[in-house]
Amino acid sequence: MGRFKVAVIEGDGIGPEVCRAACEVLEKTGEIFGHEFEFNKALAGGIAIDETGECLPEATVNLCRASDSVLLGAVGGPKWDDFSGEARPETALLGLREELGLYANLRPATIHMALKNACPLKEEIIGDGIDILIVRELTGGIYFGEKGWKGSKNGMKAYDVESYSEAEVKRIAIRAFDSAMNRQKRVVSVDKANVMESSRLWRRVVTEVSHDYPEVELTHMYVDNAAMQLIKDPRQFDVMVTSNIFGDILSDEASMITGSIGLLPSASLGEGSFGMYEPIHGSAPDIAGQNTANPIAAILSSAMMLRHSFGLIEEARCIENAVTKVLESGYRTYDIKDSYKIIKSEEGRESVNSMIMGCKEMGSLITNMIQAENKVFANNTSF
Ligand SMILES: NC(=O)C1=CN([C@@H]2O[C@H](COP(=O)(O)OP(=O)(O)OC[C@H]3O[C@@H](n4cnc5c(N)ncnc54)[C@H](O)[C@@H]3O)[C@@H](O)[C@H]2O)C=CC1
Ligand SMILES: CC(C)CC(=O)C(=O)O
Ligand SMILES: [Mg+2]
Repeated sequence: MGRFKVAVIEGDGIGPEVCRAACEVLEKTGEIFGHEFEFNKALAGGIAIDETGECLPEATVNLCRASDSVLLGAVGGPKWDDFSGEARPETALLGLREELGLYANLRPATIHMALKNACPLKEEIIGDGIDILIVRELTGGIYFGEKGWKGSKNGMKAYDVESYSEAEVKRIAIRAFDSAMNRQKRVVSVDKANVMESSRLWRRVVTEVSHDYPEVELTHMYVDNAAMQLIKDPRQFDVMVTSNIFGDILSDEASMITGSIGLLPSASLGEGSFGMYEPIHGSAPDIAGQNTANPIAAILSSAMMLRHSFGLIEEARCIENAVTKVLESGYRTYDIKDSYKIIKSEEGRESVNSMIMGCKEMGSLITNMIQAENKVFANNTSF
């Protein structure tokens, strides 16, 4: 029996919808396994600008610090697109990651075999599935480098500086090699060392760290090639470790191999057990408020929270198994609807629509599956 304080930052767009589904799932899991989750909401992003005038109020950072973990939906949207860099909703997210020391972002891209048809790649490329862990550096690089605008003889010039220190690269490389030790023991370090000095330092430090992990095979790959190889042969990858911007881009690409960006969770971690858990997608303004978002990325992020922050492995698996079971049963959200084979009756009627769920309904299905699976477990153990 554990008591855990979870700060919930729903944010903007579909953030509130997917967070609600994840909280429902966490609550049910807690009820079954005897844990209590205390959810406390905080503002960040566009909604915080609207309500407080600041994208990241101090009260939000304080609440996160006083919590055991954070669940974050997404921030940003067209309403705030004309704001200056410092004032934008996205700055809140970068600020939270930095303030909370969350330098390691784990983004697992695993294909659910029930969704094979949602993958745009040929069946023979997917084979018996892909299982990639992208380890993205999260508090350094170009997103945090010097930036600005200045006059030049060719008009205004804007710049963003990519820089990495040895210490920053070392700690993320250690995280990647540690992860690989529990997986297939293969690390691909992705950089642009043929062009960028920061990547040359990156490559040197990752190579040095690899000497402490003789069982792990290390290869280096340029990011342009990595983007291509992900499509050509995603099964070659086990752990990919890379910089903030490259990891951001490659993980969106990897998500589509699994069928949709609405499926990929992430854990943002620092040194201790504290973490912030966020789907990799954004606020999806094009579908916000329509109850059509896929909540699975947020729900699987809550499973990562149980595993990484609270050490609740069985509970995390329970959520992951429920997601798999619901997908195997044929239920889909709109983004993955094409992955369900349309069944035609003899009269030619198609029955696929009945299986397409809204965000809320998908969350409830997964919650109910957790309940149902637990009953089966309880019945089995009583024999
Ligand atoms: N972690 C965060 O808070 C992030 C915030 N953003 C912000 O979000 C806003 C929109 O950015 P976009 O580039 O459009 O990226 P996005 O990830 O929000 O959306 C890209 C596409 O994927 C779809 N999509 C995303 N999540 C989905 C889900 N759960 N279910 C079904 N479909 C989903 C959207 O409908 C859209 O067509 C921007 O303001 C951006 O800065 C973007 C990425 C991450
Ligand atoms: C504000 C952005 C860096 C958010 C994003 O795209 C991400 O973390 O994936
Ligand atoms: Mg991104």
